[in-house]
Formats: sequence, C-alpha cells, structure tokens
Amino acid sequence: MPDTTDQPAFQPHFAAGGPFSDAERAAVYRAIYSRRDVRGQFLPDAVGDEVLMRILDAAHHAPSVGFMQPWNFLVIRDAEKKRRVAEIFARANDEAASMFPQDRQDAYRALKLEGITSAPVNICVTCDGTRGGPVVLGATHMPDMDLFSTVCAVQNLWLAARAEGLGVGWVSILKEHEVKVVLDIPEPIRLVAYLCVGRVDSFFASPELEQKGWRMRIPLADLVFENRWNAKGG
Ligand SMILES: Cc1cc2c(cc1C)N(C[C@H](O)[C@H](O)[C@H](O)COP(=O)(O)O)c1[nH]c(=O)[nH]c(=O)c1N2
Repeated sequence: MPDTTDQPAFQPHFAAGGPFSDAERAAVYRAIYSRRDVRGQFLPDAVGDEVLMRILDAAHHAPSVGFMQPWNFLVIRDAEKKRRVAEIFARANDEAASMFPQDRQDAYRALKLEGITSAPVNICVTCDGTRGGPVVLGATHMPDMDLFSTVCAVQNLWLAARAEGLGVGWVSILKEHEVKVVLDIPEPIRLVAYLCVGRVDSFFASPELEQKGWRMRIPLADLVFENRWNAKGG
C-alpha cells in the first residue's frame, strides 16, 4: 500500500507509567470531547499508510478480555466493494425509515447517515470469538466480552483518528450477513463495526444528531446514581 500523503513522519511515544504533563492531559480530553461521527465531509485526499497503521495500532492497544485481542481490521479501498456495501446500506436505510413513528420518518430520511463511497478508506472491524481458545479468562460468565473488547478497539481508533485529523463515521444500518458476503468474511467471524475514514477540514462542535434536533445529550447528573438504581427513564 503506497503512502501518498506528504505529512511528516510521526511516531507516538510511549512514556509508560509516568504522570501526564498538563498539555498531555488536555490533549487526551480534547480528543475525547472533540471526536465526532463524520458522515459527509470527507476530503478525497488519500489516507497514507503510515497514519493508517498508527490508528490501527492504537486500536490494537485497546483492552481485551483475557487479552484475547479478537479483532481484525479489513481495509477497503476498492470502489466496487464500497459501492456494494453502500447498496446494502441504502436497502437497510429504507427499511429503517419505516420503523420510526410516522411523524419522524421525514426527519430520519433527511439525515446523512453514512459516507461509504465518499470516504477514501473503509475499515471493517471484526471479532473472532474463537481466538482465545475454548475458555477465555474473563469471558467465562459473560460471553459477549469478545464483542465488547472489539468495541474498545474501535473507540481507540476513533480517538487516535481525531488526533490525526481523520474523520471516522460508524455505519451500522447494514445487514451483517450481506456485508460479510461482499467482504468474504467467514461465518464464525462477527462484523462489529463498518467505519468510513478520511481526512476532513474540520469537525463539528457537537453531534450532528444534536445539531439537527434528532436527539440531545442527556445531562450527566441524570445518569449517575449512587448505591441504588434510580433511572428517570427516557
Ligand atoms: C455502535 C454505533 C453505531 C453507530 C454510531 C455510533 C455507534 C457508537 N453512529 C454514530 C452516532 O450517531 C454518533 O456517535 C452520535 O450521534 C453522537 O455523535 P458524535 O459521535 O459525538 O459525533 C452512527 N452514525 C451514523 O450516521 N450511522 C450509523 O449507522 C451509526 N451507527
């Protein structure tokens, strides 16, 4: 995979164990708060191999149950494959619209919910539940832990991408088995995340779904309880 970007070489450094400087601490929170789900603003610029491998390595340093590292990262640049996945999205998205109450269907249809063909790179993140062997430390009583571990990898990738100026959009309005056929993913492997990745000029200050009035952020105080479950619902 040729590297077609001209960005300077950058090696993340790992000063393991020591405290963060104020600037490092601020940078971590900046990545968390300014990360966005990106759908429609991808620039056509190629995503170079070096930066791609950095965000994949960040993903690969996620925690995983029993250290099973159940993930694989299928990098898709092939236009025909992307087009076929976009078709799967279009069918599922039509079905999805009709699942919402009548008065929300127009608003749903007006949302942009994928950037499959406009993003220069798609990454399919999968989970191999067999990787840790028949009994996995930590997953003995909660069998979904392999999937949850894979989601941790996705989040690492998403945050690292933000720091690199790369937008990431997660597309889940897809029939898993249809995408697996297009990508030749064998049966026992689960598709966890289909991600659209590309350089962007800037990131929205708040979630697009919030900006478009679909749903607002819930106040943290409504979500945190002490000692006793006390959800207000919604
Ligand atoms: C598991 C999962 C699945 C999806 C998403 C996220 C996650 C975590 N999101 C993105 C989601 O809409 C977005 O994260 C929220 O709206 C909050 O916005 P920010 O991510 O903060 O920009 C998402 N967005 C979208 O446009 N199409 C999609 O199919 C999905 N699917």
